[in-house]
Amino acid sequence: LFSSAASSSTLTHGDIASTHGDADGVVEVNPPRGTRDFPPEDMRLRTWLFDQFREVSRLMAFEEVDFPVLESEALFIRKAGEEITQQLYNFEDKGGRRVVLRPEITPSLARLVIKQGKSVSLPLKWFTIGQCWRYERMTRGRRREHYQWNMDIFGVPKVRAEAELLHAIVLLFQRLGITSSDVGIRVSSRKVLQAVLNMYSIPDHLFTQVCVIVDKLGKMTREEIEKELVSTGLSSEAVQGIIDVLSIKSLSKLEEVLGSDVEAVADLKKLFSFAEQYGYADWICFDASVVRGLAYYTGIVFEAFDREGKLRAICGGGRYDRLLSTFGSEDIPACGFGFGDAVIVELLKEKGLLPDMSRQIDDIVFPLDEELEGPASSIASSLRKKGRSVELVEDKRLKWVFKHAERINASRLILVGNSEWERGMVRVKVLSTREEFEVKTSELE
Ligand SMILES: CC(=O)Nc1cnc2ccccc2c1
Repeated sequence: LFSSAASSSTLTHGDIASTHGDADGVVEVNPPRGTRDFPPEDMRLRTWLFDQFREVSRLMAFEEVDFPVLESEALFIRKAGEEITQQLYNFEDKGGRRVVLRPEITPSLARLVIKQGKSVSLPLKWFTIGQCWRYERMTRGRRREHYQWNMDIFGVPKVRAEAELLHAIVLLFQRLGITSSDVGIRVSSRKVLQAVLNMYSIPDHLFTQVCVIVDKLGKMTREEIEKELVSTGLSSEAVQGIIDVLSIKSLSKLEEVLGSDVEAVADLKKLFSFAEQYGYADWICFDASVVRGLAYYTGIVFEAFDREGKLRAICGGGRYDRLLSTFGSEDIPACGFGFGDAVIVELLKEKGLLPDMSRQIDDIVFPLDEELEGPASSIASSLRKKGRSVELVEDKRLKWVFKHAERINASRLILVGNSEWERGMVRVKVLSTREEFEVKTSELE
C-alpha cells in the first residue's frame, strides 16, 4: 500500500474503482435492494411532504423527538405473529449484540418515555418523522424502507387523545388538498373484539393473536381467517360470532348487539360526538372490522383509506395502554398513529394534487470574463447576506446562462461586465418582465 501511495501522489480514480468496483471496474451505482435514493427532484417532493407533517405537528402543539434507526432487537420481539416482527431487519453487531433497523417507531417512543421516567410531566405529545425498515424476501419486490410520520400522546386515558390525533390526520389531508370525498377514516375499538371474546369466555391471552389474525380480513379469504382462528383454539361458534360482530357497520347496531354499557360503545359514541365539534365528522365512519395489525393496541383503532379502494391504508393508529408494562415498566395510557410516505404520494398522483416541484432561486451572478470572477464573488456574498439565494455561474457562454436561468426559475440575472464595473455598476436582467437596467453595486439588494 505504502509503495503505491508513495509512487503516485494522489490515488487515481482507477485505483479506487479497481479496489471497490466489480469486474468491469464500475462500482454498483444502485442502492441496496428495496431502498431508494432521493435525487434533487424527489427530495424536493419529500421535503415538501415532511414540511406539511411538521406544520400540522406544530398546529397540534406536539414536540419533535428523534431516535436511532438502530435499536436493540429485544424491543421488537413479540409473540403475536405480526408480519412486522417476522420481517425484522436484524443482525448481530461486532460486539455480538442483537440489533435491528427499527421496523416501527412506537417502541422507541415507549423506551424514551420510560427512560425519561419522572422527569417528564404528562401528558406528553411527541412527533417524529423517521425511516423504518423491514427485511422481506425480495419475491414480493416491495420496498424495504419507508419514512413514517408518528404522532403520539402519553398520559391521556380519555378519548380526547384519539380525537386530537384524528384532527391532526384531517388537518394534514386538508393541507394537501384531499377532501372527505377522497378519503375516509374507519374507526373502531379492540374492546369490541374483547367483548365478543368474553361472550364466548375465550381466555385473554388469545386476544392479541386473534386481533392480528382478524386484521388480515380483506387481505385473506374468510375461510383462511376462520381456519387460523380455529387453529388458535377458538370454537367454530366463537369464530362465527367474531365474524358476525366484525361486519357491523353502525354504532347503533353495535349497541344493540353488545349493549350500551359496553366500554367500547361509550368510547366510540364520545369520539363521534367530539368529531362533530371538531368539524371532521364527515371524515370518519364506524367500521367494526378495523382492528389494525399491531399486537399492542388495546382500545380505539383507526385507519385512513381512499374511498375508491385502489390503495392500501394511508395511515393508521390507535390506543396502546399496556405497552410500557410489556417493557417491565409502569403502564402509561398512550395513543398514536403512523403515516407512511408512500401511499399518500400515490394518492396525490391519483388526484392530480402533486405540487409543482421545480427549482427556484433568486439570483444568478455571472462574470462576463475571468478577471471579474473576484468582483462577482463580492456581489454574490453581499446578496446572500441579504438573504437572497444566489448561484454563481462561470466558465459558461452567455447563451447557456440564459437557458439555465429559465431552467431553474431564477428571478434575476446579475451580469458583471467590465464597462459597468469600471463605473461601479452591474447589469440586472429581471427574467419575469424582461426589463434590464444598470444599478450601483452598493445599491443592489
Ligand atoms: C408502501 C411501502 O413502502 N411500505 C412499506 C415499506 N417499508 C416498510 C418498512 C418497515 C415497515 C413498513 C414498511 C412499509
